[in-house]
Amino acid sequence: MTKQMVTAVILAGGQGQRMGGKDKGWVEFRDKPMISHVLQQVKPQVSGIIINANRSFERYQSLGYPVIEDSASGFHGPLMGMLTGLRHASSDWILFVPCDTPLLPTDLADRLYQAVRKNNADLAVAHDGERLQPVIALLHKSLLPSLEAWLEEGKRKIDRWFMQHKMVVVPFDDGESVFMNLNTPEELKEVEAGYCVV
Ligand SMILES: Nc1nc2c(ncn2[C@@H]2O[C@H](COP(=O)(O)OP(=O)(O)OP(=O)(O)O)[C@@H](O)[C@H]2O)c(=O)[nH]1
Ligand SMILES: [Mg+2]
Repeated sequence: MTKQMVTAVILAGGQGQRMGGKDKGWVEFRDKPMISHVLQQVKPQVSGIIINANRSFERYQSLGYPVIEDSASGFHGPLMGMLTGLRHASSDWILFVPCDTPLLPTDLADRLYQAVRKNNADLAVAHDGERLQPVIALLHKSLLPSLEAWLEEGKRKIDRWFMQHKMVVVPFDDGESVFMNLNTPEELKEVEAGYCVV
């Protein structure tokens, strides 16, 4: 039921500065690009997938999904990726996930969707028990005009924009690792080393 109503937009449009400027979607984790891990986790949960990127277009296109570039150039942050996703997706609900979280839960869309329905909310945001994960969120398409206005005013703070709407925070007690976010070569090395030992 949930699946038919949700499109996933994978946010891969960042600069990856902490990763030495690398395109994080293509950085390998456990012998596979991180974008492939994200696709593997998310694909069974949704009816469609869109990749939001600002470089490596052909490479992303080779994965077989539409690739969309930020509506405005200049790396305005993840909200610009969300705006772009909301403009392109045709479903009522859009699930946003980053390209650098390879272990996402397989019931992510379902749990966020149940939460918006139950609370009559316009958006649901994941929480890992310690902190909000603002780029892991389910947004209703009707939020587009508000986000357009917000960005036009030059505002960029994601949680501030969320707070203006009917938002539900969804706790995931699956352990921290489901939202494990790899931002630096050191983090990647540490996790890979741990994985080898196990
Ligand atoms: N579309 C889009 N996505 C972005 C932008 N900036 C960050 N993101 C995405 O937002 C998510 C969280 O961002 P970070 O993990 O900080 O990624 P990043 O900005 O590439 O990395 P740093 O440059 O090291 O901060 C990732 O999925 C990024 O791809 C942007 O300007 N446009
Ligand atoms: Mg990150």
